[in-house]
Amino acid sequence: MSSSTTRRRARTGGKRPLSALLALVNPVALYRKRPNRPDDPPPEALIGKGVRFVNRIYLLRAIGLGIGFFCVSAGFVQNPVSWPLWALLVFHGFAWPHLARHWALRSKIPYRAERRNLVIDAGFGGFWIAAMDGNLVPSAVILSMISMDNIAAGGVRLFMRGVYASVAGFLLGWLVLDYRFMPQSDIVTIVACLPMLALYPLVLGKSTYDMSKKLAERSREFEIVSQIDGLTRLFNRRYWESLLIEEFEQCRRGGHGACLLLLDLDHFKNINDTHGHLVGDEVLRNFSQLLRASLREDDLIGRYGGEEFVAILRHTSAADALLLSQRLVEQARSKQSGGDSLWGCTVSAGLVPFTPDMDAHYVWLQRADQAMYCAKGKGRDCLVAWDAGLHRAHGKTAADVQTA
Ligand SMILES: Nc1nc2c(ncn2[C@@H]2O[C@H](COP(=O)(O)OP(=O)(O)OP(=O)(O)O)[C@@H](O)[C@H]2O)c(=O)[nH]1
Repeated sequence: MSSSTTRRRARTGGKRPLSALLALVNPVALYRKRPNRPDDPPPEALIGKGVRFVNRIYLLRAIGLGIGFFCVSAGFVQNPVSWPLWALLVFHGFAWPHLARHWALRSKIPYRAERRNLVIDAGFGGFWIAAMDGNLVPSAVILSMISMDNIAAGGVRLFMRGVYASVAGFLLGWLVLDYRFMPQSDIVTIVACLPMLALYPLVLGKSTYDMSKKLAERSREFEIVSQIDGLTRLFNRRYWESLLIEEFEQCRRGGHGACLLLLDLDHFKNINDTHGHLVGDEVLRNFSQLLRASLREDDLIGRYGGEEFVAILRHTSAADALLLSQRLVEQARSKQSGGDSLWGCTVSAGLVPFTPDMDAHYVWLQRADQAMYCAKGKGRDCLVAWDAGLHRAHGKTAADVQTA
């Protein structure tokens, strides 16, 4: 199957384009409950969903039907109707929006109930067109408002359901109301439709804009949550690794130099065991704060695992990185009292400058790991800078820097 066919099928929920089109024009398929897909949420997760949607539509419906009342009234004045129709129009214009909201909010799944209400709106629209004997201007205004609402709230599927509901409403009106086709609109009717034409698209447009703004904010929040470690507010491992890959590629293309620093808190388990996990968490937060304060904004700091931290020191030479990392190990050692205390924890660190002989980003990480474990082997609380000797001897004859 070609990639464009696969993309098209993905858009149409796995159906062939023709069957997707047929499903949209087939009223039975439109109104039948869609079979569950494997990635659908479980039914109980939908309970109570859509309250904000209901409230948004309530406002639109109250304004739209309130103004629409005058539009249809003008049609009724032009082609007079009996009082029960007037009563129904008053009910629909001023009582139905509140009833519809109440009904939707009391349903198990308010979102679904509101979509049903929108279809009922479309049915009413078709009925009013028949009741006005097809008076052209208000009929066109009603149809276009219903279409706008339904496509904005539920896409093509809801729009098509609305079309069928409008046709059904029209046929019902035709059958029960002695329908005569009288499409001419007089000037009073046209003027009465102007507020609807001018105001309603503005209200709907503003509401859609507000919603898309909220969605953009939400998606930004989700993006942040997927990148940040909840406890330390540093980059989480998955996201940090993607940054490492980018940095590695840039260094390989000869963009700039960078160093990788891996830091591990020493005997951190003892903190948890002696003082409890809350103090352990505080130590992790305090150490993250120290990293943030000591490194530059440009550096990419992440929490790699439980008490393991990583930093990509960007645009930094090996000599500068060495000085900076030494200072960090010393700072950690000195923070043993006060509000930002590490509660007796020291740090073992491994430092690896980028070198072009590395085949992949994980080689960089492996070397940092080797250097850090070499620091642990040397008694902890120190920094080891990786070199080829360290690789050969697995940490026994390293050209290391011990700051303890
Ligand atoms: N409080 C707290 N503890 C954590 C968290 N993540 C991991 N840990 C703990 O960190 C401890 C790490 O223990 P080890 O891997 O033995 O390391 P260590 O005690 O620092 O020993 P060395 O690294 O050899 O110096 C484990 O007890 C984990 O349960 C966390 O988010 N909060």
